[in-house]
Amino acid sequence: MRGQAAADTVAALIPAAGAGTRLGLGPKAYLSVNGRSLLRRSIDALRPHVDEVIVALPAGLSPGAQADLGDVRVIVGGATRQDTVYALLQATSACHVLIHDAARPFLGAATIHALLAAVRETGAATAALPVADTLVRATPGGEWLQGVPRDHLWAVQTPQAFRRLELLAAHDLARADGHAATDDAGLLARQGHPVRLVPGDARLFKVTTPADLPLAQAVARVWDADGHA
Ligand SMILES: Nc1ccn([C@@H]2O[C@H](COP(=O)(O)OP(=O)(O)OP(=O)(O)O)[C@@H](O)[C@H]2O)c(=O)n1
Ligand SMILES: C[C@](O)(CO)[C@H](O)COP(=O)(O)O
Repeated sequence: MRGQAAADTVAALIPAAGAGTRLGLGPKAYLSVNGRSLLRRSIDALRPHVDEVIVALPAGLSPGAQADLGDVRVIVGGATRQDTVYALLQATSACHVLIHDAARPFLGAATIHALLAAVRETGAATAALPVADTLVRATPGGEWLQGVPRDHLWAVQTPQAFRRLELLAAHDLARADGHAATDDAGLLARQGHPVRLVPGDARLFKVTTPADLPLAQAVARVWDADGHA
């Protein structure tokens, strides 16, 4: 939908169409922690703050799995995360979009509020955390090559918030150039667009490898007991 953006509306776009290769348990959106799936947790966190939620799932998922999502629109994702987000952007006419990985299930309301305020000021914002560990560039074999100063380095999370038409234009340009990016903020930054870094949360980690699953189970118990969405 490239037409005029509906005034000040916000769509939450959730890429959930990955294969879960590094976790090794198949597509991970429907994996449950403390009785609720990663995807459901992301939807529940975003739903109260936006006008619509659209989820992209892997092709071939059963209609039953889609029906479980209730009032959420479902589309089929693409071969890469970038392709999936591009498809999600075509599926809404909202003025602003909040893009959030289904694989980051612990998303607090304060982070959403901060991102929505920032995007109205700057047009692009992402949750991110200052890097706390020592950093090193290594050889392909895992030998220490050179330390990397960590001053001013942040680890980028999601959600990321944008004016939809500006992000769509950045995606179009990346596709025309054959440019692949690991996130959406990078596509706008590459064009010189300012991107505001909004302090995220350590609990917003991405469930990526097997070690992340017991961590997510433990966080989920405390998260739910604290009454978060
Ligand atoms: N073609 C793709 C690839 C990824 N994603 C989504 O992008 C988010 C971040 O991706 P990642 O953690 O890499 O998930 P997977 O791609 O599933 O994992 P892997 O790379 O290990 O296969 C996830 O919510 C994932 O579902 C997507 O919607 N479409
Ligand atoms: C978008 C993202 O979560 C920001 O950190 C990250 O780049 C996704 O990377 P992945 O390799 O697709 O998991």
